[in-house]
Amino acid sequence: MDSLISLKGHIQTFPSFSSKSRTTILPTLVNTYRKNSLFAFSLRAQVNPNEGSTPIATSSESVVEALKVKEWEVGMFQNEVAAAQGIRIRRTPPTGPPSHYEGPFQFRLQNEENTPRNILEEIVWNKDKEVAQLKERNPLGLVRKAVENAPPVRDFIGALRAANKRTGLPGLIAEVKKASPSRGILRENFDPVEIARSYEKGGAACLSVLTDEKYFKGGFENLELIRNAGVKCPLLCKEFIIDAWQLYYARSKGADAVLLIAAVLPDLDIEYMVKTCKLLGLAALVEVHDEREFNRVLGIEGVELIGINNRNLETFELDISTTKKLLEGERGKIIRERNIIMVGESGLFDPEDIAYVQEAGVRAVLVGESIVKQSDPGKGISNLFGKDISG
Ligand SMILES: O=C(O)c1ccccc1NCC(=O)[C@H](O)[C@H](O)COP(=O)(O)O
Repeated sequence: MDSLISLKGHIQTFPSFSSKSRTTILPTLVNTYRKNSLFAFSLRAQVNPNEGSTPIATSSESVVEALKVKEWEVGMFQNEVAAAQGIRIRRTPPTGPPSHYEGPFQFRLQNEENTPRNILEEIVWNKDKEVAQLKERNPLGLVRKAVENAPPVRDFIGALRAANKRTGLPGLIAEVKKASPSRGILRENFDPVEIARSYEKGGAACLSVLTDEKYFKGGFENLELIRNAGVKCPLLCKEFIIDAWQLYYARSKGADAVLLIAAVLPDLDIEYMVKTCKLLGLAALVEVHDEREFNRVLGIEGVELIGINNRNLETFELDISTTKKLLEGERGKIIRERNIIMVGESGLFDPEDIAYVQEAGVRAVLVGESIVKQSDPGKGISNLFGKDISG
């Protein structure tokens, strides 16, 4: 379903299609895509009628083979859709078709390498496998039930607005992060609850909790531990979201907000996920890094919170003038008209940095490294802002 939505977005934005071909070739593409998806779904149901739980053995190897082919085709369509929107990150590796495949992509893929082009792509490919395994163990029906029993959702955006009003400074989303691909281990002695309490005492409005294990040494247990310890700051689940199932999972673990990365997600996936977040009461922080991503996100209905990441997640390059550049001119005007809260993310170390991004137009900041490395992270907040903001 998500992928079908993406395909429709592809049709609206695919630059190489004339208006005539939009009405002829493209509907055919959609139908092929829909048929493939439905076929893959019905095959999956044959292989495993209780999709998401333990696979049921089948004698029909050909059904399994056909399923692999169809799922591979769907994956290829997803990459096509994303590329048409300028997204360089491929959702799945171009491993080439399964052995029984006969179709239009096989020639083009012959020379494509299947190693990730950069760290973000590697993370996404790894996440794809991880989510598939997690879904096997926790099918949506079970996760939905867990959502019903989750602790109540708190107002993430409201907390940022209130902090901004109270201090006259950007509301702080303080990040609970043990390590990162660009910086390695940030804090050896890592106690997530102790750090979260210290941040709260130091005046953080909200917290961001890394849940990715492989690249950030985080985990969903940190989110749960912090939530269950009675920390009042609303919590952002800092994850690489590629599947709507993850939204339910994050909420079931006590998250109040999630991150959606425009460098990874096509427009209609973002739109669909923003709507799903609203149903779940989650705030969606939609992250951009360049003008194209920002323009795409401004065209998506219902977005209330946008982060500008000063870090290029493909190269690790950090430049806080990214925030200023993106908020200049027409985009800044739109943001003010729509009352969207802008968040300056990454590479903020001192009061000058905070003043610089505030001047550029942000009303919130997301900060990890500079405060999590301090022996007292709460005091690190005072150093970051140049004054005590806990009052
Ligand atoms: O930080 C990384 O190395 C990184 C690599 C790949 C994907 C995401 C990555 N970081 C996520 C973030 O953007 C930061 O954790 C967050 O904005 C805080 O940044 P900082 O204050 O510079 O720790």
